[in-house]
Amino acid sequence: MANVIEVNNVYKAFGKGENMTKVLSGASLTVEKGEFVSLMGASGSGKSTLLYLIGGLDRYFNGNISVCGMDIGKMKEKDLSAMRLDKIGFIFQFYNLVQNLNVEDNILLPSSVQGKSKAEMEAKLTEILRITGLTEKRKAKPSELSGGQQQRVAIARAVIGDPEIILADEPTGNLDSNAGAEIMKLFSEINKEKGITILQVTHSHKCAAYGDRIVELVNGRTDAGAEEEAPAAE
Ligand SMILES: Nc1ncnc2c1ncn2[C@@H]1O[C@H](COP(=O)(O)OP(=O)(O)OP(=O)(O)O)[C@@H](O)[C@H]1O
Repeated sequence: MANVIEVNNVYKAFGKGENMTKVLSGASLTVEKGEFVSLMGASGSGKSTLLYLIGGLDRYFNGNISVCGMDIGKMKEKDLSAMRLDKIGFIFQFYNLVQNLNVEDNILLPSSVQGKSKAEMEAKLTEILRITGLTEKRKAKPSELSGGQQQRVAIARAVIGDPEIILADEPTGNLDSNAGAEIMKLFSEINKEKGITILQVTHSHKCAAYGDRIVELVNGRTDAGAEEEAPAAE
């Protein structure tokens, strides 16, 4: 199956000289189309950093990252933004909803950026409201929703543009375990039914287990990267 994410020997540091923090030191990761992968590791191990590099939100790194066959280190900012809008849905811990817009307008925000009208998106919106269980709440404001419902709005917003990949940074980090489990079930459904590849960062082993496999970041490297470099056994 085709790889939609290929991270090869990536190095990333913040700061300079004495203040330099080396975060990634030869990280490698491959995610196939349709996979649901959980990225784990200690606090500060560089999980979010790696996710943001893959999403093209930070362009300063050494090594190679290719997303949907595109070498993102070589792309111009304009093409990178177009790729983000077209291919990637981002989900964050704190939902990042626009407070004065209702549920449906929040969900339609990326498509309105792409110049698509509400009428054009109506069928898709109805489908995504049904999948995320938000049909009854379509006119509600974020402040009228529970944390789990707000995260479902963020998921609907990420999915309505039919992305190839969802990149989620601690999507359940702000939720209790029941709401977290609901979000993970929704991820599984979206992954299976829509074939969207998912890479999620999580601290929770329970949430990680919803994925097909777990990749661990240790000492700036993924376990997959560490294996590649391991000396051959006698
Ligand atoms: N913009 C930045 N400037 C300087 N240092 C940064 C920046 N972003 C992250 N770091 C540092 O890089 C390291 C990795 O941070 P990152 O957020 O990727 O870790 P994480 O594994 O996602 O952690 P957590 O699980 O606590 O969210 C940390 O030491 C952090 O302080």
